[in-house]
Amino acid sequence: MDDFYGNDEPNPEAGLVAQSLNFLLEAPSAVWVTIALAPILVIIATRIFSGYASRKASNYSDSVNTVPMIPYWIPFVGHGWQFLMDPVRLLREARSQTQHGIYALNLGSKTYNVIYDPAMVKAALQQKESTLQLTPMALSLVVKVFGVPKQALPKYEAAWDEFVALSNYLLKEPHLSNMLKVTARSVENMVPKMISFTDREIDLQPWERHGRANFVSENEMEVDLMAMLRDLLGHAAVAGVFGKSLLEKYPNILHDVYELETGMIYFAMGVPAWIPFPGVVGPHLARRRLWTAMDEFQRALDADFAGNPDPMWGDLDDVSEFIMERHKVYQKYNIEVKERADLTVLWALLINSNLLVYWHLLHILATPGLVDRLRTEIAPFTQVAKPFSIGSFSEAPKLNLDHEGLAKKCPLFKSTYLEALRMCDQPWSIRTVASDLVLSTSNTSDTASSFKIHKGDFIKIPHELHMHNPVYFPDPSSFNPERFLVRADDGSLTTDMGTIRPYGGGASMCKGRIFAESECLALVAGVLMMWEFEPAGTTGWMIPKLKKASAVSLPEVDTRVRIRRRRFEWDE
Ligand code: HEM
Repeated sequence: MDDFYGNDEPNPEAGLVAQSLNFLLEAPSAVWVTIALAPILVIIATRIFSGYASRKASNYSDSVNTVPMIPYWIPFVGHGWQFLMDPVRLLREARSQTQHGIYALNLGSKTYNVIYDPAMVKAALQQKESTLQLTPMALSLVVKVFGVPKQALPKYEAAWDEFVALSNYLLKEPHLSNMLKVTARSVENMVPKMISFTDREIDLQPWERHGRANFVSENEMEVDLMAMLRDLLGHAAVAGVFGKSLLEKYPNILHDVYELETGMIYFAMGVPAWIPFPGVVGPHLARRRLWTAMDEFQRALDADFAGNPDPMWGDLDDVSEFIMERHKVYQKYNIEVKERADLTVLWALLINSNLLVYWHLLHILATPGLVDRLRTEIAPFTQVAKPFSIGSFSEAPKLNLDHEGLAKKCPLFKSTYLEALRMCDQPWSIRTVASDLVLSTSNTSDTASSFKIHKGDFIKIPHELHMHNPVYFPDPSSFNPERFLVRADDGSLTTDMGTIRPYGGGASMCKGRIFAESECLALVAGVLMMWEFEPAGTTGWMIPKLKKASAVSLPEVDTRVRIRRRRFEWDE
């Protein structure tokens, strides 16, 4: 072909490509067969080799053993694809291939030692940060998932201890009670009016709209239970921690957090927005919107701190001390607005508790006779007062919650909360191995062994493997309301969490666990006392399958329910 631009120099690269193509086209069929078979041979060889290594490691002795690697087929990728598709299934199937409480997975050529033996879990969670590190993993997630610029990391490393100390505000008085009081007051205000009984879409409240509410009659509405409860608690919790203005100005942030959550695994793997894989773009767009909202919020706080409050944000006096103190640390270390990480707090606040209230209430409703037993137990701490009325017009009844009483004096209710966590929460604790260590199974077990874990590997503790283990929890797939009830020394009933770890463990154990328990109990108690539920379909109560999320699972399918206001003595 003529060179249009008059460059007649031969192109050596084009020559090479042409020669290679010619070689292939003219190659004898044996070469083609070899090329076609090569990947299959590599896959078979990988499986045989990894299977051999696994069998060798399974010949346990009294001395220190190698952690058995579950055999895999594809080099480098290892179990990565199965992990991406269905991590919980992979972890459970792998457990059924081993009996020693530990096994290894190859995820993208990194070794993850998965531990489920309770003694080894305990020992791993007690290790010092210098042996099993949490901070590098946490900082990497802050960058990859929440989008803090990498260049801000030195500032975070300098301020890290102060941020960690501040997260104790979520556990310590008076800060904890101050946040809980605001959250509980919001629950008291919202729950009695949570259903509008209207057929006008425009008059629906945000949680009804999110729950695709349908008008049935003047006394009955149909709604998606998970979507409605998730939003209700979201409104209350954001008000308690970030104040009211954030949600008023950015009413969509709850949904953006839920959407961000669906892309966690892609963010953690660094999958960019333009990759045409389902479920990648949406979370990226949601994260962008969240950055805008949270940056604006930070600017408003800056203005407030400077004594020059932004009138568009109104009064920020209701922002919790926890957020205000974090803000002081941002300012102290010159962490710019775009580098701040309060999105991590918003995410942690919303992502688990808001789903747990759905599972908790659904299991209560689906267990025959339990609603009445619980209403009797919680009544002294969940009072409903006669509404103010003039003629035929009457306000919603008044709800008064004693969140401390609910948490401390209602053992059956608390036991059902723990059982809902055991069944629907799938939390993981992950650490980087900073120096070689040996972990041992319980020495009371018949198969006691010790295993060497190597520097540079990872440790993953999927707590749900233990929480669903029939040896510790008989009939683990059934909701047993009394599972966590025990008798105290004085004969009274109380609860004991036993060996479940729904909030993870060790240094990174959830700092919001007390806050979460109180807000969840308050919401479920309020809803149980104010409303009657029945399943919308004809098949009765169905418990959906769990869909893996960060900790508390999503349901695979919606739960449509019919809701009516309960009748009280003043209605007769
Ligand atoms: C039922 C509700 C909740 C569950 C099941 C839950 C579960 C968890 C889990 C599994 C972890 C990681 C633990 C580990 O790495 O071992 C965690 C960490 C954390 N959670 Fe929660 N969480 C809940 C509610 C909350 C709430 C309401 C907040 C409030 C903001 C919160 C704040 C945190 C924080 C700050 C951490 C990081 C702790 C650290 O690394 O020091 N959580 N949570």
